[in-house]
Amino acid sequence: MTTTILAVRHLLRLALRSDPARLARAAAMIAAGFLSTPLIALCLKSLTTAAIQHQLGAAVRLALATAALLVFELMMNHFAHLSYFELGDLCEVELQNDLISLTHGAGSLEQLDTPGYADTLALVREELPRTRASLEAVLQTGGLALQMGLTTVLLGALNPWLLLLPLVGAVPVLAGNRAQRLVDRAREEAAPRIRLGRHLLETATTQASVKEIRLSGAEAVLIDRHRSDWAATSRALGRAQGRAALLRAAGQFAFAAAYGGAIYLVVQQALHGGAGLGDVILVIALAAQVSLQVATALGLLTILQDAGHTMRRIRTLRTLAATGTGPASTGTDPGPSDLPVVLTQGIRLEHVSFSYPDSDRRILDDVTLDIPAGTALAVVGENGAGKSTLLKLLCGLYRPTSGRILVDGADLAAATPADWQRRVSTLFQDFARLELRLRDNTGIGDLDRIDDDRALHQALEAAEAGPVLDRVSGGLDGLLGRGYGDGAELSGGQWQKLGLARTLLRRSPLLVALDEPASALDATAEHALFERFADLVADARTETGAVTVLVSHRFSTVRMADLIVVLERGRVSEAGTHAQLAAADGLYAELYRLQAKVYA
Ligand SMILES: Nc1ncnc2c1ncn2[C@@H]1O[C@H](COP(=O)(O)OP(=O)(O)OP(=O)(O)O)[C@@H](O)[C@H]1O
Repeated sequence: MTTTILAVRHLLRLALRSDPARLARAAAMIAAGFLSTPLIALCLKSLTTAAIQHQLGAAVRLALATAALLVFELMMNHFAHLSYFELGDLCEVELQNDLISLTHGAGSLEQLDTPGYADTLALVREELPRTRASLEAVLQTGGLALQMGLTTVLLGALNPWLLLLPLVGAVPVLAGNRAQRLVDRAREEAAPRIRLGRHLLETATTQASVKEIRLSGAEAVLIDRHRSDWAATSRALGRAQGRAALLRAAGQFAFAAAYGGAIYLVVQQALHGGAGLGDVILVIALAAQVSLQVATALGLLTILQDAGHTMRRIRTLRTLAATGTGPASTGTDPGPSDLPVVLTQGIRLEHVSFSYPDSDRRILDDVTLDIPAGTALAVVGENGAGKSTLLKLLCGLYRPTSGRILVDGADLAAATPADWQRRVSTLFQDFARLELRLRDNTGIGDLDRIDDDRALHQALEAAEAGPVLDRVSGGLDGLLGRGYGDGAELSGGQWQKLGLARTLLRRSPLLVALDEPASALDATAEHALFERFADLVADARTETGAVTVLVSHRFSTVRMADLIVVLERGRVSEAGTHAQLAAADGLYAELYRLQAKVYA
């Protein structure tokens, strides 16, 4: 029941915040519509009595009143629907915005990697489109409560024993409640498998993976896997639904017995002269209404419980996000002022180790590294060595499991991640392909300059993305991608150049983090890009003492760095300049020679 109350409270608060006038109008119309139903039964009783007593004029007036009430009831429901339709959409948008804030509210990304968090997030995302139906259920529950109250008063006035009827009506409600819990539990247990099913469907049908799947002939495997996962899921859900249906049927059977008893009671009363035929008609009509009310209450309860679970999940996400945003366990107060505006000493990693959530595997293992201000650092190593992870830690997207990252001596853990991230300019391997306007795509790198056409053009040019601009009809305001509109289709390298333009748009960063920034570029574009970058790094260096960290497998680029670090299974195995590492004849020298031989 607390889940239901939670849903009612949360949704009403949302609706009140979104449009109080519309909420009041919808509630008044629903209440009027619901209250007219028992009044129709009352009119029928009087109509029957007038007809028996041959009062033709009164009977006609009552028949007209009954018809008018019926029309009024339908009209009220119809007009109320118009009011809460839009209100429901407004509430859904509010909840969607809440969800976006919660996803980004977590200071680090650890929460998003936790399966429990990911499941909750996926469930909430799926459930949000039901917001309108949930709000409708809240309003209808209010109307129904009024209707049940009036019905109870009318029944009690006829015979106090009839007051038991709405009470027995609670039996199927409680049984329905329990049945719903059974189904909910099964659904939550099946959530990871449902997610997997969706992922398989997405993998098998999205443009990016279709090519590979077709060429490898893997569709049969995918279909098999998809089929067996769904079969297991629907078996478990089916079992729970079966048990729930039995429980619901038992509750409804109890009410059916009480309904028969109520009619028998009033018929007996009429036979002994204690009630008229009109009263019998009234009880038949009201008892039927009680039955309908109970069935409606059951349906509404199910919707409200579902909505309550959604609200509870949102609350869980909020709690987790709140625990994620705080500074790490240093106990000190986060102080934006602790972070420098200009780097003078540099960034230091001190015995940094890291494991992803719910895993004991150390991806970084006791890494200690000094990156002096103004340094261009290249990180190399084999696949899975931990290079991207190191970059994510430097960007404050994750916090070290142990050890510290110091920026000019200030512990990153003591600052709010957002504060540090404002001073970081990044481009990751899995860069975002934002199917929005070209302006948004680039401007998101520095939102203050999203409308500054000159700055956007400069960033696009610096990233060698000028030709992209020519391909997009509408220029900066033209749409990219075909996801939901007829936008310009770009190649992988062109998308990557836009990512670079975003990186370059950010002003005065203290850290420029680049994870394979040229992986999708051709050799000429890569060369031009790094020449451009060398200039920019030099500018940033003199301006803010910024550190540039580059992860790359291309040694022709890596060798230009001031400092090169080799990562091996999460540990720093070598560090130095190209000349020093080449002379040391270790892993770096071996990898460099191998690549040079291939290009030769
Ligand atoms: N979100 C995550 N959750 C759990 N494990 C992860 C996650 N991201 C990466 N890993 C694991 O961490 C290890 C290091 O990954 P990382 O991406 O840092 O390697 P990398 O050196 O950048 O590799 P590559 O050269 O292939 O890009 C890998 O074994 C990977 O499976």
